[in-house]
Amino acid sequence: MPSEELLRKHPYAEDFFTSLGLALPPPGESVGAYFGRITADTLEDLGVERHELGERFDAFMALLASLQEKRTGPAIDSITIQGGVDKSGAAEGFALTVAPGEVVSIVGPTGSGKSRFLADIEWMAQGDTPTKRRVLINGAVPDPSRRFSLEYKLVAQLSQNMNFVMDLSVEEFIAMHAESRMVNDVAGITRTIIAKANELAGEQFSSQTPVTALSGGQSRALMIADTSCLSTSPIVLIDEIENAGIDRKRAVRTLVDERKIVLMATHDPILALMGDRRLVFKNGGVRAVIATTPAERANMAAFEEMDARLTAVRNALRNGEQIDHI
Ligand SMILES: Nc1ncnc2c1ncn2[C@@H]1O[C@H](COP(=O)(O)OP(=O)(O)OP(=O)(O)O)[C@@H](O)[C@H]1O
Repeated sequence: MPSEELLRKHPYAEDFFTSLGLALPPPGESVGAYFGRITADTLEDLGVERHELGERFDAFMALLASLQEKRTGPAIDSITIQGGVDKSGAAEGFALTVAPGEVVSIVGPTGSGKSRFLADIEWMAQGDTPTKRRVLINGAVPDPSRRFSLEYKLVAQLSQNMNFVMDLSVEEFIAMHAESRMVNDVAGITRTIIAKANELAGEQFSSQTPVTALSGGQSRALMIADTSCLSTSPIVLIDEIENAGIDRKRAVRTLVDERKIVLMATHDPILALMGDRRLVFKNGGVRAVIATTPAERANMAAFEEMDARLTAVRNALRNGEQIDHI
């Protein structure tokens, strides 16, 4: 049920009270108290019984809740991946449950099955992919209508390549998306997304930059900011954001702050250690599930320092400088 606070902000709320012949309840007053102090004379003028007001209000709140549910789907408390078989047919023998706000890293050599694992989740595999894995939502097999729903997706995927084919400015592109999501303050959310994307992108861009002119890093930054603010998908899959010209750590944090479930295939040690747990892949199967230890986390500072030094060298090379001292 939406709270009364949410209700007040809802564009239909005023229409509802107007339809009863009433103004919106004053801020801070509960709807029950508001209805309670309507005089018998007013009720007579309006032609309603006092109890009817409450009933109509309950029906209206239920309608809002069902509209909300249609748009976002029921809340997700967890996703569980049950192991299947590796490329040789050997059982993986693991089950992993991940909650909102958690990050799971996916590591392993090239060709070991990381992308396949993400694809299984995107597809909500039910033993019907080569890996025979199964994916549960809130501990149960997802409803087939959810699995294949186009209206809202359980899973948003951020991949290495972003290609825009439309001739729109960044602002028009994001505003179009916000409108399709029926958000109330399209201009406000558009500004927020562009600002967030610029925090993530190595190079700044403006709201008027055409999307087709964005660099790879800028478009990924825009997609991450857009996913964190506008996507209703509770699960975000990331296939390698290293070398993407964006602040990788901040990008992941942006998603965690929005309570997304983040599963991220990566070869980047800093990103891998950002995960609460990491899945180690070999020969198409999960070989180990390792919880990141406090000692590993403590090493992050050292890795970040190394990373910053390498980035400085990379930038110096790009700028045509000589690398004769380190
Ligand atoms: N358990 C499995 N059973 C059968 N085939 C599998 C299995 N796991 C992965 N594969 C297949 O193996 C190939 C390589 O896997 P994948 O592309 O997922 O590797 P990767 O770890 O993402 O590699 P890279 O790091 O190079 O992107 C793919 O064709 C994939 O479909």
